Amino acid sequence: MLTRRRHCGVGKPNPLEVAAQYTEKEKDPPHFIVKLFENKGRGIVAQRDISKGEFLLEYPGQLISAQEGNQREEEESSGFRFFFKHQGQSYCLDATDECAFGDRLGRLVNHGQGREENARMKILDMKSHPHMWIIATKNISKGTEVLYNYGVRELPWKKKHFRGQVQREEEEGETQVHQQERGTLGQQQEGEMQVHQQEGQTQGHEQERGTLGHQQGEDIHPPTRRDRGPPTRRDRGPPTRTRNTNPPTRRRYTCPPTRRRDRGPPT
Ligand SMILES: C[S@@+](CC[C@H](N)C(=O)[O-])C[C@H]1O[C@@H](n2cnc3c(N)ncnc32)[C@H](O)[C@@H]1O
Repeated sequence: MLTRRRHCGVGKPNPLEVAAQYTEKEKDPPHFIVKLFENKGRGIVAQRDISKGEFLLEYPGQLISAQEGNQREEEESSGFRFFFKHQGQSYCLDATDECAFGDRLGRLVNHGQGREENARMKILDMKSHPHMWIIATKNISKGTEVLYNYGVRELPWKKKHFRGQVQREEEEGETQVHQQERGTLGQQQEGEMQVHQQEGQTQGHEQERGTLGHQQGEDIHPPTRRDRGPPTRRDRGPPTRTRNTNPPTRRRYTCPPTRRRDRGPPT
């Protein structure tokens, strides 16, 4: 339960407070849909105009140590593991499990860079655990795909043979990846990042670098064998716009006995 309401301008709720409420309920805001894109599978599209600084979606997942995340990547690369450092600890948010996280849209946001990038990941502490929230870095028009920079140096889908593409776009200089900048929620949010809760605290932090599919470190790691892996079935995604779009045959992970989402500290 939030004890204090803070607003960012007239009529604008504090995005971090909004994010905390959705996180608490483990739900997404309603104004996003899944769309299938050629060459990149499913992606997330805004269904209404969004203002810079708004909370968009939470990147869900099982919070584990980066070491555990790397072990899982070695066993099977999934494209749904987000590695990041926070307060001196290395973590991985593993959103691979479709059964547990398939209805959360934050895991389906695709990579964008340069001008197309319109969101960023932000690490927030809530009840002593870091959460990854996707925040708009510019105004996003209705119908636009939400994109944030994954922060990886080499993008596997740009590689030769990935998805049967013969041409390696990287060689044409199209894969320069900008590292995620440290940032805030946008100028209107500066100084208003703290949201108090009765049972814990939600504290905004300047973003630390995080990467999807790589372990994050002080320097972004060079590509590993798993980066060159072939596309998974999930990468192609089903041709529907509905949530939870994977048909049973596409699931590579069987449901655990319970669907409890493990938000415990890293093992
Ligand atoms: C977190 S998932 C995003 C959702 C994914 N598109 C899907 O259909 O499940 C990350 C994967 O999406 C694909 N992807 C993300 N951004 C992409 C881009 N800009 N171009 C091509 N593929 C992309 C890659 O296969 C990547 O491993």
